[in-house]
Amino acid sequence: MMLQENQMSSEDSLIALRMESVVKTFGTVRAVDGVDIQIKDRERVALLGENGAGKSTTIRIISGLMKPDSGMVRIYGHRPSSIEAKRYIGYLPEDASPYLNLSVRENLEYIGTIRRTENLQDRIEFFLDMLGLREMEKQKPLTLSRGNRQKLCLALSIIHQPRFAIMDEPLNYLDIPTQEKVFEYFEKMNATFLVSTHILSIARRLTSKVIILSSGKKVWEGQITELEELTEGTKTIESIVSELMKHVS
Ligand SMILES: Nc1ncnc2c1ncn2[C@@H]1O[C@H](COP(=O)(O)OP(=O)(O)OP(=O)(O)O)[C@@H](O)[C@H]1O
Repeated sequence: MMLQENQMSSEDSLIALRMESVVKTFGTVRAVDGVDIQIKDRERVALLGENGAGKSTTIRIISGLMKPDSGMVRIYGHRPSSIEAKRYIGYLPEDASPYLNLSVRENLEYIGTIRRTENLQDRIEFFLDMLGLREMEKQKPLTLSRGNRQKLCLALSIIHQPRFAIMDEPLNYLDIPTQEKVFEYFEKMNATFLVSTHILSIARRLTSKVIILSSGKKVWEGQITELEELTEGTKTIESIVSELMKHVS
């Protein structure tokens, strides 16, 4: 049976991300060098790698912000740049910025409306309270502290209850009490997660699986419990991950 672009086969509904042989070069740099990634629906995956390993480029390609030179990417069976894929995705870039000419509340209202958010007003009130932004709701983003701006960007990326949250360093700049609230909220979200981070404690709390990139290649993939076993009770998980990052095939 032929499926229309806006329909999903039962197999597609079980696979959030299918990425095959993806290559992206910048001049002579192979930022992403033949990467295959498959993420199941509701799976929570951390993307790890040294500076320049290709994490942000990979995430930008998956989110539909950047086209690969070659290879195939599908989000629940759809091309990342399609309207269908965009409905699934909640993307928080590393250098996220809200609309600078809109207030905190106006940003939430605008993005929430564009993303066709159900119960938008309730969602706005919820995030203003949860993230401690209520006192600042009339302020423009440039008058906020870096951390409060990050809180707003985080809320904007998940206001529409995305089925697939793709996040580059989501807890950057957040104070510890807010980090705890965000951890709790993410735990309750019924969503697939792909999170790029340098902080292993964040990967361990937010995800159950790890993919390690090095020089644009996938060099390791496995459960966090497997990483913990590799420590043999003597090494730190950070030292194990550092070793794995050096293994370029
Ligand atoms: N727009 C661009 N133009 C040229 N080179 C780029 C561009 N974006 C990324 N690169 C290069 O591609 C490689 C991968 O960069 P990327 O930002 O994906 O790495 P990363 O793993 O996210 O690094 P970090 O942990 O430092 O954020 C690097 O060598 C980087 O210099």
